Amino acid sequence: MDFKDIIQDIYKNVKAMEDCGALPTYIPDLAEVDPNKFGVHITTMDCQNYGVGDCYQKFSIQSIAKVLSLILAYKLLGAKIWERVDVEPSGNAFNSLLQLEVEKGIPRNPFINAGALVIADILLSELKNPKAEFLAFVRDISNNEDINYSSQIAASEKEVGFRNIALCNFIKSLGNIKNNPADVLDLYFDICSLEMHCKDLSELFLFLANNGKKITDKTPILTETQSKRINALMQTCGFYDESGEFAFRVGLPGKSGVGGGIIAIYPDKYAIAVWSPKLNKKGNSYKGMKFLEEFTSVTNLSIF
Ligand SMILES: NC(=O)CC[C@H](N)C(=O)O
Repeated sequence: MDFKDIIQDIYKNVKAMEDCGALPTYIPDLAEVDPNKFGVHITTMDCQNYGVGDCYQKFSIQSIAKVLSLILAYKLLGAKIWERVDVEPSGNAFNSLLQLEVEKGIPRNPFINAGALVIADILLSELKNPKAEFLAFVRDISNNEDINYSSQIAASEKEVGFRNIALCNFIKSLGNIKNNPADVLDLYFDICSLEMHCKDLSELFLFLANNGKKITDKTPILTETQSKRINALMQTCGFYDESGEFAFRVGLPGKSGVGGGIIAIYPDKYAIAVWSPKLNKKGNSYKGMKFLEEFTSVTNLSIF
């Protein structure tokens, strides 16, 4: 299927729609982003690489990076990782503290903030220089040296990250954070501050459509089983308490971030990235979800 015309048409329609979302205000620098930015980029297994709009402008990928930190921790610890973090949808907001007390500090899944903090703690324990090694890992997956953290965004979030500070200390008190909470939070904020554009994202994530192997030289990043499990988690937990809605409307494994980005994967076929900064009430890109809903409906390419 040639995606170019389809993407152009849907892009035009969705761009013209009213945007019922709002910029996130709890991270001061994200509230300064131009709300009208809108980009889409697809990379396919049959080598199509096509984008429209602001698809070459970098943005803060925020929680999309939680997939990458999980993958690195999974490579380092293997299945033991599931002793520290569960694999169930939370049905609660991404930054909720609610379930932790009853569930004794084991976060519901690695994509809510509580889970991603435990993953950051694992990276801190397992790596000598976690910040540099995580970045090198991300660059290596996509053969792209032009991926960096934003120290400005990380500092902006750190200044007001009271909920994450509370979460991290609470999990520490329950015994599931092994390192100093301040160090875990520093690494977590850096991970969330990664910047990429839609083309970077769709190229990087294509390995999850390829059973966990790099497209270029077929090096395994993950085993086939591990890759299947990451896609399953993206499907069931990638959009927090809107994961059911995303499966219902779009029907692909995916992950969102409060920077307004979404990555979605169709195994064996493609990875597609969308960026539109205004978010719906659940913290997912309003137009990003609209675009992907149209895209999988028009192409009839969803996994269901
Ligand atoms: N959903 C998100 O993208 C949240 C990530 C953000 N850094 C936070 O911790 O709140």
